Amino acid sequence: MRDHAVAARTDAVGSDSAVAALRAVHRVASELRRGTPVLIRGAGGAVVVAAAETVSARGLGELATAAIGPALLLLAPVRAAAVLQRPVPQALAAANAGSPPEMGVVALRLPPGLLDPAALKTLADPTAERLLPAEPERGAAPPHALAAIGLAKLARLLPALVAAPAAEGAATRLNLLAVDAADILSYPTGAAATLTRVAEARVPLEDAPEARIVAFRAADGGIEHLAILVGQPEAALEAGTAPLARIHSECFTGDLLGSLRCDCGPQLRGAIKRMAEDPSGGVLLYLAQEGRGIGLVNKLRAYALQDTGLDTLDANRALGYGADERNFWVAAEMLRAVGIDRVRLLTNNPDKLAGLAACGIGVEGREAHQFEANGVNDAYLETKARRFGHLLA
Ligand SMILES: Nc1nc2c(ncn2[C@@H]2O[C@H](COP(=O)(O)OP(=O)(O)OP(=O)(O)O)[C@@H](O)[C@H]2O)c(=O)[nH]1
Ligand SMILES: [Zn+2]
Repeated sequence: MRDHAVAARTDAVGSDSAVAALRAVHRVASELRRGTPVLIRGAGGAVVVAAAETVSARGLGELATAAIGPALLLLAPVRAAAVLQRPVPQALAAANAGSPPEMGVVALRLPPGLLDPAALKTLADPTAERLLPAEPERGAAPPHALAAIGLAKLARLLPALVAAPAAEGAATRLNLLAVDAADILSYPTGAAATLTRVAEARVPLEDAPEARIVAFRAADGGIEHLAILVGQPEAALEAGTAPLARIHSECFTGDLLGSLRCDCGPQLRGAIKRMAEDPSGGVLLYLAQEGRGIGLVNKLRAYALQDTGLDTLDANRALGYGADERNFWVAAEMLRAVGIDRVRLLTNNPDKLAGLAACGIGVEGREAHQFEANGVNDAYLETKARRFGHLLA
């Protein structure tokens, strides 16, 4: 009986191998955060990598022991151009066909003097006080370079890694964790597919007395996402009206502290209020995708760069990230799980409309979700309209 329950549960969250793949990726991401090297394997061989931001002298020693070739520094093209102090021709950046240029990777040869934790941090971080005077040469990208950059992003670290070719056996010999490159690349959709409801409760809110919070967890062991149901959106849908929906990415500074740098606080409270006033109610998805998916620490770095004159989009790129690193699978899966497959979306962002529709949710309308500039976020809002194509009311 007990075995049967366990089997049913495994079925519900995905096959054993899919869950094992998610856990493997989550584990190696944690290793990178701790400064420990990991092995990425797949067609073309194996590569041992460590995050430039966190790697310790001990980690570099382990990497050197596992390596069977010279160490390279992997950087996103925009960061590589800054380090080299000249543009990086697109042909040298190994990106997937059709992907935007900031999604590629450039490999730089590392002279022995730069194989040191402090030097690597400086090379990785555009907010560091100075660039190193030495100008590294470019090398050929090792196998799985894009997957390595993707892994650093999943770990919410600067996408900059030391990498060296390695024998697969090195992982066992040196007690390093290993992961398949393909599992890193399929992680975002794989994790979304395993989301399950883990807790729910009625939580009356100041602006919405009739509200419920449903928590969702993926099988990787990562942070939970929340759905806030206001009123009875499921009943409205059954009666034929698509309820309001808002995809809100977590913003610690704006949502909790009332930061004036963005418009997230007013958008969060405003969406809940709007849903409470609507006869069909609504659902707000509160997603653990801080900083458009780059994480809080990198968002603070992006803010520091914005204080030197970059806008919100170029600051992300200077860090080696894309302008917006989010995907909409999580949102679509959560909506389906609460029984809502058609919505009227509160947003100004055309990518959210297209992204949600591409994930199979019927987007039956858009309602503008704009709030007055506050004197601090004016340039931020202007950039969203000009460079992200935000729709105005
Ligand atoms: N990287 C980065 N993230 C930011 C910055 N300012 C705000 N954010 C994040 O942006 C996310 C909020 O974006 P959304 O509210 O979804 O806004 P949007 O994509 O403009 O779309 P709509 O508000 O729906 O029109 C939150 O995760 C914030 O933490 C910034 O300057 N840099
Ligand atoms: Zn914000």
